[in-house]
Formats: sequence, structure tokens, C-alpha cells
Amino acid sequence: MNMAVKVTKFGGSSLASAEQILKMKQIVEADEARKFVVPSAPGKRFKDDVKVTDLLYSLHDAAAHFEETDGIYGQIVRRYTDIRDELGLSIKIEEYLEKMYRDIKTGANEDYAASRGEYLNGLLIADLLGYDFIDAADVIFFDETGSYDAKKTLSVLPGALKLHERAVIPGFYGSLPNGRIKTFSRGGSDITGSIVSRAANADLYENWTDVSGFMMADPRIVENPRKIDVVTYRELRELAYMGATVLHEDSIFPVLEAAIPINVKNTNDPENSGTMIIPAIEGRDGARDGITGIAGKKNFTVITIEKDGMNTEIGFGRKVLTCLEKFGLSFEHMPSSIDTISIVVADIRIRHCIEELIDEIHAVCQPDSVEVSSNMAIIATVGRGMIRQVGVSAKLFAALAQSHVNVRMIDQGSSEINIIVGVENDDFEKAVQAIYSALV
Ligand SMILES: Nc1ncnc2c1ncn2[C@@H]1O[C@H](COP(=O)(O)OP(=O)(O)O)[C@@H](O)[C@H]1O
Ligand SMILES: N[C@@H](CC(=O)OP(=O)(O)O)C(=O)O
Repeated sequence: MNMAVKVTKFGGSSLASAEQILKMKQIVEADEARKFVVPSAPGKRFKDDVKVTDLLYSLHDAAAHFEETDGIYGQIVRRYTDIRDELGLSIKIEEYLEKMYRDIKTGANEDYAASRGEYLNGLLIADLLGYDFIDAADVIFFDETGSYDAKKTLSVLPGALKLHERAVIPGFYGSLPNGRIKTFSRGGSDITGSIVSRAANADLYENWTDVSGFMMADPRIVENPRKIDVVTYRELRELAYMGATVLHEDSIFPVLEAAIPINVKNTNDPENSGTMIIPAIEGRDGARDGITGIAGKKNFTVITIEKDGMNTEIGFGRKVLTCLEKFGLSFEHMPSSIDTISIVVADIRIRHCIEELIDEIHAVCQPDSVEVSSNMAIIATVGRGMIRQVGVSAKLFAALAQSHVNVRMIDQGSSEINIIVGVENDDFEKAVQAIYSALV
């Protein structure tokens, strides 16, 4: 009989120090099935600490601008040598660090620099566990456009995993067709864990972090939020995309087809069952009272375009989108009513071209007015049962009104599993707390 296989991804918070890494070791060794380990780079040890990935971005930036680099490099060296020494390992991590430093100083790309956080941690962890080390650059691939290449990866990775009884595969990066290193977006070790789970045909993908699963709201905003025991891939994707950073929003794609469940667990409380993320909940959709969760993000710009008779003007939406396309902008949401259409774009993407974009919209769409509000936050209230439940929106808006939160935008998503509201950045925390108290 084939033995069960579990892939375990440990986040930066779970590997920030030797003490945390020893907890990881205990967890991995407690279950024979935990054959493949995907580590992140060491994260924050305390509130104001700096993640190694952020140090690496700073190091690359300083080197690229010919600024002083020895200080940052020294901090990175200390993070790894401290871990190595406290774990009593003899691996010569300095040699790998020195090579990295040379490469960065001689023009290695930013992704290469960022990826070394996971690479170096992977070497230490493989040594500690006595597992083989597989460099993600040899088994995880991106195409020429920089998108993840599932076909190529799945033609190489399953075979590579079969050659190893137990292995460590660092998270966050792979390689481009020209051999250069490419990373996923921030938090992307979660995606590596999912890819390895698919390739290993795992029975379970365990994602170990510093919270006991997905909570109904961000624990940094709502005190002691309720845990979500079971959540569907789709709800998870909505919540993750909207700001619940526990799991990267793209982590579900690699395991989707194979329907491999994801279990979010707490390295500091391994007995807690955490949250199970599964394809669908048969026969229970709609049976759940209330909502699944609340998530949100700050720093968006909302452009509201008004034009009488917009609803009958053929091609109006296309014209607006052409303007965005001209500036290479994607949008997050686009709620509309009879004579208005709003476009929500992240501040950081639009800041440099907002004035030119508005001029373009005036020229191309001939609107009656265009209003721009920046420093907006968007909050999504998500739940698969919400659509069949009367009164959720009424309660939500009453709660916001009672807390004196000015609602600047409403978008009842057509996916019908979320209601999105736009509020000012300053009202963000208050709004999340108000929605949580009213609906949970
Ligand atoms: N809904 C939520 N449930 C749980 N944690 C959340 C939620 N929203 C945001 N978080 C934050 O996500 C953090 C875990 O994600 P992250 O920092 O990426 O962990 P890791 O370093 O393990 O990858 C938690 O510490 C918590 O502050
Ligand atoms: N270290 C990378 C990738 C990652 O997934 O990290 P974490 O698991 O700590 O979120 C980052 O900081 O983005």
C-alpha cells in the first residue's frame, strides 16, 4: 500500500530563529508522511524586526545604486550564522553567502537576490532534518513572459521528487527559460508549496504559519476573531486576494484540479486543527448562517465617471477600459449604475499617471464629470451562503452607519459571494470592526 504523502510549507514566522526552526523539526518528525518541506526565508522574530527577504531587496537596491552595502550584508550574514550556530550545524553557510554577495555586487538581478532568502534557509533546514536539498531553480519554471509554466514544471518536478525519499525544496522562486532566477510575488512560497503538493500527488498540503488557521477577520484588527474551520477554495481566494495574507491568493490554482485539501496550521500550537481549505462543501452551501469572513486592503484610488445616458451608449465601458489599457493599468473592481461607472485601482499603480489618465478619459469618453478619490480602503465581506440570506447587507450598512463610517463605494460582486465597500483609509479598522461585530 502507498504511504500517505504530506507537503509541509513553513512561513517566515515559523522559521525566524533557531528556536522556531526546532519547532518545525518536531512537527516534521512527528509524522512519517511529511516527506517534502517547503521553507520560506527567516521572517520577523519580533514586531519591529526585518524579514530577511526585505533585507535582500535593500541589499540589491543599495548595490544597484553603488551605495554602501556591507552593513545590510552583515545583518543577513548574522541571521544565517546565528541560526546555524544555535542549531549546532556545521554547514559552511558563509561560502554560500559570499557567493551571493559577489553575484549581487556584479549585477545579479533583483529576483536572484530575493530568492537567496529561501535558498539559504533551505540549505540549513535540509542539513538539520537530514533531507535531500532540491534547488527550486531546477524544478520550477516560468515562461518567457515571466508567468509560471505549469506544463514544463509538471514534466520535470514529479520525476525529480520520485528520486528523493525526503527533500527540502525552497519556496518563492524558480527559473526562466534563459536560466535566470524568477520569484513569485510576495508571499509566494505558498504557491511553491501548492506546486510541490500537486507534483507529489500529495494527500494533504499543510501550510504552517503563526496563527491557528484562517480567522473571520485579521487578528491585528479584530481582537480574538473566530476561526474558520472549513472554507472553500473560492472563498479563500476572495479573502486572500482582498487582504487576508495568511495564504497567497494564487495558492489554490496548482492544487485545484487534483482537489488536494490545504490545512493552515499553527507552528506554535500544532495540536490546533487549524483551517481546512477544500474544493466545495457538498450539501452545505447556504446551510451556514452568516458570513465566512471579512478582509480588506488600504490605498486605492476610485475614479467615478458620470455621463447621462451612459446605459444606452454602446461601447462606453470599452472606451473607459481602452484608456486604462493605454497606461498599462489593470483594475481591481468596476462597480456601475445607470449613469456612473467607478474604477478601483491600487494607488501605487496609478499615482504616476493619474493626471494624464483623467485627460485621456475626458478626451475619449466625453463624460459629464470625473471624480477621483485616493486613499481609499476596500473591504470585502465574503460568504458562500450570503446570497440566500436576507438582511446581510442591511445589517452591514446599518453597522457602518452606527460607527459613523462614510461608505464611499458599494459593489455587490457578481460572483454573489461577496459585498465590497469602499471607505476612507482612516476608517478602515473601524469599519472592519463594525462589520465583524454586526455579522459574526
Ligand atoms: N483572516 C486572517 N486570519 C488569520 N491571519 C490573518 C488574517 N488576515 C491577516 N492575517 C495575518 O496573516 C499573518 C500570517 O501570514 P504571513 O505573515 O504571510 O505568515 P507566514 O510568515 O507564516 O507566511 C498572521 O500573523 C496575521 O497577522
Ligand atoms: N519570503 C518571501 C516569500 C514568502 O512566501 O514568505 P512568507 O511565507 O514569510 O510570507 C516574502 O517575504 O515574500
